[in-house]
Amino acid sequence: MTFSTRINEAISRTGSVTCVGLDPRKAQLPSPLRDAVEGQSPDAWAAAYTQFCCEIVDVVKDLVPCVKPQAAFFEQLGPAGMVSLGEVIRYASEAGLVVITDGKRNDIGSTATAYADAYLGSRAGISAAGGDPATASPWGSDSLTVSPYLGQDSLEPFVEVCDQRAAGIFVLVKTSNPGGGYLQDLESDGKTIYRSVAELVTQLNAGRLDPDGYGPVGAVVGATYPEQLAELREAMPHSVLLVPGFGAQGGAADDVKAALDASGRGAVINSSRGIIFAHARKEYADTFGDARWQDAVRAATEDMNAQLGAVV
Ligand SMILES: O=c1ccn([C@@H]2O[C@H](COP(=O)(O)O)[C@@H](O)[C@H]2O)c(=O)[nH]1
Repeated sequence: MTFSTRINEAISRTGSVTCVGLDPRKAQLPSPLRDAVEGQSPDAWAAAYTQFCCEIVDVVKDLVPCVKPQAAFFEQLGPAGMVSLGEVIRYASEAGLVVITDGKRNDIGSTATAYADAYLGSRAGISAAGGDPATASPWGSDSLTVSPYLGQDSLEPFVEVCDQRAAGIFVLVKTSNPGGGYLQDLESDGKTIYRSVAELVTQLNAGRLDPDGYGPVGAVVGATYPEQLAELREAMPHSVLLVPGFGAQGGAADDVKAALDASGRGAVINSSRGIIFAHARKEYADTFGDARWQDAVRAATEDMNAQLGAVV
């Protein structure tokens, strides 16, 4: 089954478009986990990150279609962190969640192929699951975020690996940060750069559409720019959209409504801090606090599902 079909089916199965971002941060881990490793080695912190993220997976696996591990927080711990990232991806995948690794990778074409080989597709062949080691992915992600700024020839190797391994990519089109417009909003040949990137995304999906009309090349568009989100939904009708910026960055349900297609699919809305550190949010802290952080994660996920459900 192709990546786009898998993610849209997962949305239908869970009745949710929420993507839970797995962004472990030392200072914000719930105290039972943090206190146990404070002052210890990166290996100890990596074990805490693995436990934290895997417990989140246990809590949300029936509530949402996908999770998005943020590679940066794992890389921050060095090699032990990257082992943890691999364990978290595998655990989430085995729990039935679609995994979007947020690595924002890319390079010249030949090097881009190495990134694609590393991150995209099934682990079968490396794990006990059988398969061909030559086409297995050590990280085993369903999809990866990638930068478009090296041009079309840097994206094509990712798309080829997507074809071979039924994987997907999310190209950065209009990011959620306040400074993203510095380059993305510039105009060239009478159109914005983000619009040109959107056209390239649509071009890359040509000839690769699933029965619902979606292709393997998705796009990142921030919840913090609702007008551009509506414009880009129209400009990229064949792309699953990954929409970060909900919650902690200010995006709300009304802002992201335009990302979804007529069947309420075709996009996932990410929240990381707002869900995984819900134990510290005032709405949940009194009821759950650090001791019941898993219940806070569940409550925040259900609340986000309800908020999005009300506008879909
Ligand atoms: O445009 C972008 C692209 C990626 N991100 C990433 O999404 C999450 C958002 O985390 P919150 O805690 O919900 O703000 C994080 O991993 C970012 O690196 C983004 O925010 N915007």
